[in-house]
Amino acid sequence: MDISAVNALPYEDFVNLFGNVVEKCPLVAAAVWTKRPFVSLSLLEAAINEFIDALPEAGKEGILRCHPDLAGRDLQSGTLSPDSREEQARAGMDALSSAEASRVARLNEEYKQRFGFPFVICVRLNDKANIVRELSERCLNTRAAESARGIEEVKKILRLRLQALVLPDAPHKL
Ligand SMILES: NC(=O)N[C@H]1NC(=O)NC1=O
Repeated sequence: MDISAVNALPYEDFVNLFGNVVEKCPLVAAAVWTKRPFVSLSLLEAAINEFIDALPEAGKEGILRCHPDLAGRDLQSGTLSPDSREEQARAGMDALSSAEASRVARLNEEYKQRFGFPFVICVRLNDKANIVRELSERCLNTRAAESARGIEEVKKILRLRLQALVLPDAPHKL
């Protein structure tokens, strides 16, 4: 799909296509549709990032709260978004040993208790060992640092999801 085809999409189709590049936040795609035409995919990505950056802190934390826990209840009950399911499976988060699963569940809870939003990391760019180490280390950060870090990870996730939608045959890189 080239950028002129993206620019020609009516907003309903645009939101259907890009509504989950930011997990469970179709509002973001609906908002940036008015910024068309985009000269390139990178400028569509930049418009999304700009929209996120302009949100107040509560809005940024709201975006983080729309993310499912890694290896959490949604994965077990099969209610993850297709994007998230594929990403979590690729990193092996759907095949943890019972010891790993209970460690991750404990750390996810500790993280949420401390910060009031879930741990978010771009799982496509990390392996399982990395994810668990980051989860345990990032529990020690401040809330402000973690909110900023979570949003950086959201931007990596959305970049890879955009590339997969618009350039499905190209190698995806950050
Ligand atoms: N909690 C969290 O990081 N979730 C995610 N990360 C990712 O790459 N896809 C997700 O759904």
